Amino acid sequence: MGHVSVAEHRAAVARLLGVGRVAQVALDRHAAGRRLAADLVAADDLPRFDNSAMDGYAVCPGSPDQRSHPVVGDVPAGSAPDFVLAPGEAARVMTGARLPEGTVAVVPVERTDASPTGPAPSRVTVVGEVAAGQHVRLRGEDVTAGTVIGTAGSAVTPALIALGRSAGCTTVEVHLPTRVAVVATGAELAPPETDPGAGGIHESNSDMVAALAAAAGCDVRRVEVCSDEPDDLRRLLDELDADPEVDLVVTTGGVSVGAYEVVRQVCSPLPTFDFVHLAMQPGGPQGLGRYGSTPVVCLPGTPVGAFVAFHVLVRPGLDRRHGEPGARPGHAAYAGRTRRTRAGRVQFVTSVLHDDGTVTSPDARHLTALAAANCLVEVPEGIDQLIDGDVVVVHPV
Ligand SMILES: Nc1nc2c(c(=O)[nH]1)N[C@H]1C(S)=C(S)[C@@H](COP(=O)(O)OP(=O)(O)OC[C@H]3O[C@@H](n4cnc5c(N)ncnc54)[C@H](O)[C@@H]3O)O[C@H]1N2
Ligand code: MOO
Repeated sequence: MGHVSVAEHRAAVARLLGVGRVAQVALDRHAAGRRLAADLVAADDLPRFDNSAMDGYAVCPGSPDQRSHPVVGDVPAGSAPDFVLAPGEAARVMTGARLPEGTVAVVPVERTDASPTGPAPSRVTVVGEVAAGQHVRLRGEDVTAGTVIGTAGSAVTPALIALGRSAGCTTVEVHLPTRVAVVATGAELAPPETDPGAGGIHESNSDMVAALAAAAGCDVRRVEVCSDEPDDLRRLLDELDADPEVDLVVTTGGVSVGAYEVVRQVCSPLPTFDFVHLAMQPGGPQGLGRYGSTPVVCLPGTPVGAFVAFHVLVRPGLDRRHGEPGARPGHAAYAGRTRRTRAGRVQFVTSVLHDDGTVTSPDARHLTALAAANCLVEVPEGIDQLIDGDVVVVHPV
């Protein structure tokens, strides 16, 4: 067991997780939330052609004060005009319709004597001034083909889907989700709908960690509850290591110094594993290594400890593996009331960040506090008291 800082262990987890797979996928709703593994380049001009921003009339005035025009064509959206506007002429156009060559401006139908509905009239009279270029969307004014519209590392957002698709892109190269198996260990764990008996407890870590992994962009493939029998855990880990569709195993429980610490018993003899007690609370006892070729991160069994450890130690490595370019910064807030903390270890206190920028922390060891929390307050190692109004760093959860 070595003396390892939170930052060192977080970096070790990130190294273990390494770089994930990338693939070319359809640019559609299923790509949302992934990060680009390569720049996204516009395939087409946007707009693709000069078009109308209004339902109205494309005009090509013969003289600046011309008001009345013969209507030489009618262009609904989706059609391509097969005529050219000569000076003096007009054509009826709908919003988004391709403008005939020769168009100088578009006049909204409300600014003419024409009816908005029914067949196009043979002549149209314009009311008021017409400025050259008004209500014309020019080809490529938004983006031109060949322009980078999303840089590697940025997220595929709903807006990027709109931009990319509008610019003719059909696929994107993205980082793929890490395929995760979660294994909760402990003889006392009763899965849902089973009787915990006199000494057992309702099992909760497996689905909590699975949900945390899913929220981090992972594809959760297996969720298992395993006994404290070393052979059971070995059998399960052998199976997961043999599965080419499992990139990472996250275990909970069995890592401290008791007599039945199954994860430690099975994994610590392997030369690829390291078990440490970080100067961090909660979530101090940690392990990591490779079982066969599969990365395994071992979190402590206490649900609050496992939650905090996932956020503080595992999530950053997953974010990096999924292509996020930098670490997420913490935010500054004000401690809401005086509170004693434990010097000598970094504390991550499950807390509530309020609209006024203050944070409060109910009894942070309890799951009710975790369920109410929207952030973790990071209290550095040397601090044993937070005074009302102290500036603290908070990490949203
Ligand atoms: N003598 C020492 N004892 C302990 C130390 C220590 O340094 N010396 N460290 C404590 C700390 S801190 C933690 S955290 C825990 C970590 O223990 P384990 O990872 O071995 O976890 P377990 O013993 O299996 O369980 C701890 C606790 O959490 C409950 N638990 C476990 N798994 C689940 C689950 N899947 N769902 C719900 N609840 C779960 C379990 O019943 C225990 O109450 O060790 C301390 N002890
Ligand atoms: O590190 Mo443990 O999670 O504080 O109880």
